Amino acid sequence: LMNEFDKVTTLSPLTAKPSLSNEDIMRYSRQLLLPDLGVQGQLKLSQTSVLVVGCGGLGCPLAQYLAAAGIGRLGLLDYDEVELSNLHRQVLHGEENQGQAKALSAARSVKRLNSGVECIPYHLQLSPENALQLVQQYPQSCFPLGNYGKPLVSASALRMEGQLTVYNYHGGPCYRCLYPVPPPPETVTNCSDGGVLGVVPGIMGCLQALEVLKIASGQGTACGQHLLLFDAQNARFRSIRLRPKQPSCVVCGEIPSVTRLVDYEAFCGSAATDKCRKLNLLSKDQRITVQDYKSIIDSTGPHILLDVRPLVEVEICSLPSSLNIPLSSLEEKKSKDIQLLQEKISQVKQQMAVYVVCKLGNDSQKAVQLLEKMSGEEVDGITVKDISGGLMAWAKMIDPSFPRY
Ligand SMILES: Nc1ncnc2c1ncn2[C@@H]1O[C@H](COP(=O)(O)OP(=O)(O)OP(=O)(O)O)[C@@H](O)[C@H]1O
Ligand SMILES: [Zn+2]
Repeated sequence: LMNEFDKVTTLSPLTAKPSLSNEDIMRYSRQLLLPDLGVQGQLKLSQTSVLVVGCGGLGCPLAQYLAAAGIGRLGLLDYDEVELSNLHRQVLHGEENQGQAKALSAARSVKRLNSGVECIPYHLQLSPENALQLVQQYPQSCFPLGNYGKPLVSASALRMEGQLTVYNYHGGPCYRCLYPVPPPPETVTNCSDGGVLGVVPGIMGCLQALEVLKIASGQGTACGQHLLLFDAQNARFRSIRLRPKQPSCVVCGEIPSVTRLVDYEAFCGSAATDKCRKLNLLSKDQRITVQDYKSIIDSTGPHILLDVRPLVEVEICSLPSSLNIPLSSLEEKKSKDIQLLQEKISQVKQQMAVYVVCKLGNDSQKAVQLLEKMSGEEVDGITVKDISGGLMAWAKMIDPSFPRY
């Protein structure tokens, strides 16, 4: 392992192996027997360097299978540290690695599997400043950077669905050909919001490894202009044809206008390190702190605690005597839920205070706005306030025994 794993250093070119050693022959014997791979394919793998961007749910199985198959050099990049909630899907890390840099933890794990693979951990965030220098050193890179003449094997997984595409492969489209404009940042969901069954990114990461191994060993890929969709719920795969390389593409087209790297975070309006975007939708007098709420409980002031999280989250944990109406029901104005709220309000008529809570304090603000718009009709004349920072702030500041997730 390199010591300076928080820097991009210049790597010496991989030395080409003239032949396989007896140990190599034994270790790789089961794949050497494949006519599609063979000795020539194996030697090509040993001369290939791959940069894996993100040592998370996809990157872990990807790096694991590339290392096992005998890839020559593996760059492992991640700015983050291992957390307990990562372990169900980020299978290169163990309990004892909590708090350690993921890049380093992954590299150690990969080394244990195959000491013949040169592993280079990078504990840093991929950015326009370092990306080009990094990518230039790796023929196969797994992230979207337009057309740098290198195939990009890209995958994603969320909830019970996965996707995979290969960009920049043999005249196929680049990332920008297919996605000329980024999606609005608020429409992007991550695993900590949407949830994911660990094996789904596991499967997608393995598929990425498969495509990388086929490309590296000279067999090529059939995913160059195709999007592979995995429906984990129904155990089905589908492949859809994508549009070809666009002559008008700003990156790889006939007259490219993007000639240097774009600040992707500015372009997309959200940062890679944003684990949760903190919304600020309300005025100061529409919000209370968790400490304020604690004193309200202690003084046994009559009020309603409205928890607007989805039911699955309420089942994980909740504060006693909270009323659960998910934000989605409020948005759809589901009449039976609103009725329930009205009934509750009529019970505490003398002090119609409703405190709204969610996990982190974003959805609760949206709910306060919604309820205020509603008052005058369904929920007349009540005070609605948001509990800032939500239940995770409650767990942190007030009750350390409250579960965090
Ligand atoms: N620009 C970047 N540079 C370096 N690493 C990145 C970058 N963007 C994402 N990552 C890393 O990629 C990995 C993605 O993993 P995965 O999708 O499983 O986790 P996640 O959705 O970020 O997880 P959670 O929110 O549950 O912690 C993470 O470890 C993250 O730190
Ligand atoms: Zn393009």
